[in-house]
Amino acid sequence: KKHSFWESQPVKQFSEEQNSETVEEGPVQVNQDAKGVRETGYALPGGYEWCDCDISSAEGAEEVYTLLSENYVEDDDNMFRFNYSSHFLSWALQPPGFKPFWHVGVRVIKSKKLVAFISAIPAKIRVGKNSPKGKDGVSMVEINFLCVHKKLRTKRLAPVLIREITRRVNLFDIWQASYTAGVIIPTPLATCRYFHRSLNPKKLIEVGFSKLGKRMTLSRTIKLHKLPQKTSTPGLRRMSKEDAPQVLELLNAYLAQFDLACLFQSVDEVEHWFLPRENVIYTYVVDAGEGKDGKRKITDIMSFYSLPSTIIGNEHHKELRAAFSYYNIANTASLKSLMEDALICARDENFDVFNALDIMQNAEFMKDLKFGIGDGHLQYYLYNWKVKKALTPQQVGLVLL
Ligand SMILES: CCCCCCCCCCCCCC(=O)CSCCNC(=O)CCNC(=O)[C@H](O)C(C)(C)COP(=O)(O)OP(=O)(O)OC[C@H]1O[C@@H](n2cnc3c(N)ncnc32)[C@H](O)[C@@H]1OP(=O)(O)O
Ligand SMILES: CCOC(=O)c1cnc2ccc(OC)cc2c1SCCC#N
Repeated sequence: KKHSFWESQPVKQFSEEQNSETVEEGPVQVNQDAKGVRETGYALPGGYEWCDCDISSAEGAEEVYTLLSENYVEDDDNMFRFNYSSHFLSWALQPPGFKPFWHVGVRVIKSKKLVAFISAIPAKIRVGKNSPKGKDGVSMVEINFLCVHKKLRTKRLAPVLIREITRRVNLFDIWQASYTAGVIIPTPLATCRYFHRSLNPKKLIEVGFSKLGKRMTLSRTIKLHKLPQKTSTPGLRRMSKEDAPQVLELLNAYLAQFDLACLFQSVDEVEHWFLPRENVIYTYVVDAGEGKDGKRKITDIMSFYSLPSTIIGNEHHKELRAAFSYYNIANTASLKSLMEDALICARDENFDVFNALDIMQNAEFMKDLKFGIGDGHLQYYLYNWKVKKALTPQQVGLVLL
């Protein structure tokens, strides 16, 4: 079997036809019951043990940081390796409703060294704008940061980690998950592309990521990518706590148009996911001034997160500072001018590059704002949920970190 693990899982198989009217949208396995779930962890190879990683402590977050910093995702040319910061991991893994029981680690029993990790966080995900089942959102988990130490690869440890996190989630009567990956496994819900907007072309050229265009000098390339000194959207400012109720409303109204999106369920959730955190999440709102009720009127939102990467084996540059587009809603300004302001804010925060997927309405501004297409794809997946038809990137309204 080509995918011996994934062919055993409740996911749409490659062999199953697409777009058929007969495909019933919804769970692949039904009527499951938390009482029937294994109460003990899956067997690990001798000498290894399960642990719950305590991300709330500096040491615990640092331990996961180190494992990922040395062993997480690299691009196909091994030029970069994602280097999520420990503060970022602390943010990404501790939203309202998080469980340390879902921050699953594998340790060497003798040395206690952390050698593998996988995580789940709770989320209400809506699949299909009008699908009867998905309308109010399905209680799922988002799976992320699956990592096996380089020295323990290709020993089929990943399926054990995936079965274990599935078990731990099922114990809480949750039967669906969403996840993204660069690899193609049964069966992508949507296939998206990365786009990159250079903010520091000199560094990207020195690193070997970007090449000088034909008949282009370095100074010409720098000039071509130069951005205005100031942002242009009137009323643009950093988000503050008081804005959260309006941001909640803006988000859920905006995301209703997409066939895959999360439902933000509380002001607490919006405060967690959007209030600015240095070197982690940057969120700006357009404050259109005082309304009749004496309150600020928030009309637009723009946000990006910080995900640096180790530059592998370059003697001049150690780290790439990359900003990743998060959620952006343009009501007063055009999306293009709001995103040009995003580039300007990211430049002012000293990022080298601004990355965005071709999801939501992002394809509308890529050309004019001088984004280049990347060579990587990002596949979106659902676990134990079948859809009639795969989604186009424009129908995706979900950003996983
Ligand atoms: C109801 C709740 C449900 C919760 C669970 C939902 C599902 C969540 C699923 C997880 C979502 C994670 C999302 C996420 O974190 C974001 S994607 C980032 C994944 N992490 C990395 O790429 C880090 C660097 N690589 C590694 O650490 C290892 O190569 C990993 C651990 C990736 C695989 O370790 P390995 O030593 O290289 O390989 P074996 O142990 O020998 O295992 C080989 C099997 O693993 C399958 N595989 C490989 N990469 C995968 C990937 N990225 N997703 C899913 N499956 C993946 C592969 O197809 C094969 O199965 P097959 O034979 O059937 O083809
Ligand atoms: C300069 C543009 O490329 C990246 O920002 C970048 C950085 N680090 C990575 C680490 C692992 C990696 O593995 C797929 C890719 C990158 C990429 S390109 C795809 C992500 C985006 N945008």
